[in-house]
Amino acid sequence: MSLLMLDVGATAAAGLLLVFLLGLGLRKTQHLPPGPRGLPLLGNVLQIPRRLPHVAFRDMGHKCGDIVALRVPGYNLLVLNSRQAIYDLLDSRSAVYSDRPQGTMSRLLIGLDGAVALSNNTARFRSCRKLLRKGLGASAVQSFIPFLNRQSALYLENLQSRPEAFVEITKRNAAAISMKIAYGYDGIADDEELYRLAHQTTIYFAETAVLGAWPVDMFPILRFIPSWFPLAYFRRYAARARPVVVECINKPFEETKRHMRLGSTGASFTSMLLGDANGDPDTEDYIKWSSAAIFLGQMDTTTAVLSWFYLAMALHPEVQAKAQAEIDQVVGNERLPRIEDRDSLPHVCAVMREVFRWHPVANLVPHATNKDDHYRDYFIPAQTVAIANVWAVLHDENVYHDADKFIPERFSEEGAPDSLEIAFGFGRRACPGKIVGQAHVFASIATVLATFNVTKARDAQGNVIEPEVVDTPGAVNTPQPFKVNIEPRSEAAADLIRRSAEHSKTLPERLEIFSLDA
Ligand code: HEM
Repeated sequence: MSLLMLDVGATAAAGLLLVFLLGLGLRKTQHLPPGPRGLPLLGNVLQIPRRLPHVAFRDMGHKCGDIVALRVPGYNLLVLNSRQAIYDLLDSRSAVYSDRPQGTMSRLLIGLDGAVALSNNTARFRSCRKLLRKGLGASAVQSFIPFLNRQSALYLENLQSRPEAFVEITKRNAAAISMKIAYGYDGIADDEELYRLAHQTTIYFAETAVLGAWPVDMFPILRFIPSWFPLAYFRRYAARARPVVVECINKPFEETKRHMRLGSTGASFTSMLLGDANGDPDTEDYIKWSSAAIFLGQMDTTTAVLSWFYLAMALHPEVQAKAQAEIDQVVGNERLPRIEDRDSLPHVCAVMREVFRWHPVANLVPHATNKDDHYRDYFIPAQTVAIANVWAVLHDENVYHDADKFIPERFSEEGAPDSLEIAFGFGRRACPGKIVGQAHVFASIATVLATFNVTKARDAQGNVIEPEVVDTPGAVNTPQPFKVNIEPRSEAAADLIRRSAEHSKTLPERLEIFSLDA
């Protein structure tokens, strides 16, 4: 009996020990990655600055390791500061890490509820991505390269006539390209109403899609407070933004449909896909939002990259002169560089890679998990927002020495890892406009270098105005406004611009720019 009792007691003790050990083991595997200690309720929210959060995240990584867990009201955050961690999670486990943080401000209040870039990885999202693959894949882009080349000449002509408005002209050019691809629409650069709608919508998108900027994203219940309430500034902002956003998404789409009924539309992403949709309302809705994804994705990003390019050229005349010498030698001065020249212009390509690295347009790229996961003995709960710190990877001194300096030779001569492999995102969410975006940016950089000198501006007394290099907070990182001087390199260059622009205008108005990928 006593033996039995002992046995029973020993078994119970062993059982308890097992449970305890299992508990320990479980708790060990349930450990979140390390991170700075936060406050009750507010978590780490006060440790994330609005200005340069990517730098603060990188610095946290220096203390905690390359993955850092943070808590802010409404979200568990996991910051990924190394290429390896980003690759292991966002690329290799893309099926788990391809949702998005669900912002109340951008999706519910502003009217971007159907936006591809903000959707979770749902069946609807995958249908939209399939359409975007067809319209922006390698052979589709190949089919509208002639249009992009033609557009470059018009861009230079506009730049020559109003050089002080270089950012606006760059954005109007991006609008023209994206509206042409999306809707076959010619002339948006001169259509004030549509340009204003698209321009405003990209601003609303960039301001509201940024994580943590709006209290209503952290406390969604706030969306029910009335707009007259003193702290309800976000409701008043949304009341202004929503009608603009809704009109911008619907108007060009409905116009394309109307033109199709009249038989007066050219080939475009929307018209070609609508032709196959047979009036199915779901498919039409996917096409509408995928078309919007093209101009929402293209206008701001390409304008931001090119703004950083102008700033870099004004600050580094020696880099500019070297790239110009390459163009003079390879292309000559009788024609403009074309996208097809890309492989023959390695230094110009290195300048482009360095622009994308120096100040990435998307410093922080947020994905979210759709289920619990484990990584390196850490537990990562479902709905964690996993943020790729693109800036930290592209400014890792072990990989890119003197990372804050502008040194294109790191790519053309030293074999540094290609910034273009990082700057366009990861896994299933990687940028669908990567090929056309690079072609557009390359064409702009190469043709501007071929024909203009970009230098620091001077004030009325002739003193040099030193441009400041300052990031702008928001989902798209563009430089704070700065002045530069943009002048044709020579009379021959000015003449080349005039001749090329004239020639572009003689090309048929409706280039058959489009064929879809298989
Ligand atoms: C040239 C500059 C560009 C840069 C640096 C850039 C960068 C990015 C990045 C980092 C992402 C997020 C990827 C991720 O979550 O992992 C993204 C998404 C996206 N980009 Fe781009 N992009 C550029 C141009 C374009 C262009 C030209 C288009 C369209 C024609 C475009 C359309 C989109 C869309 C629709 C998404 C959302 C994809 C999704 O959420 O699944 N982008 N881009």
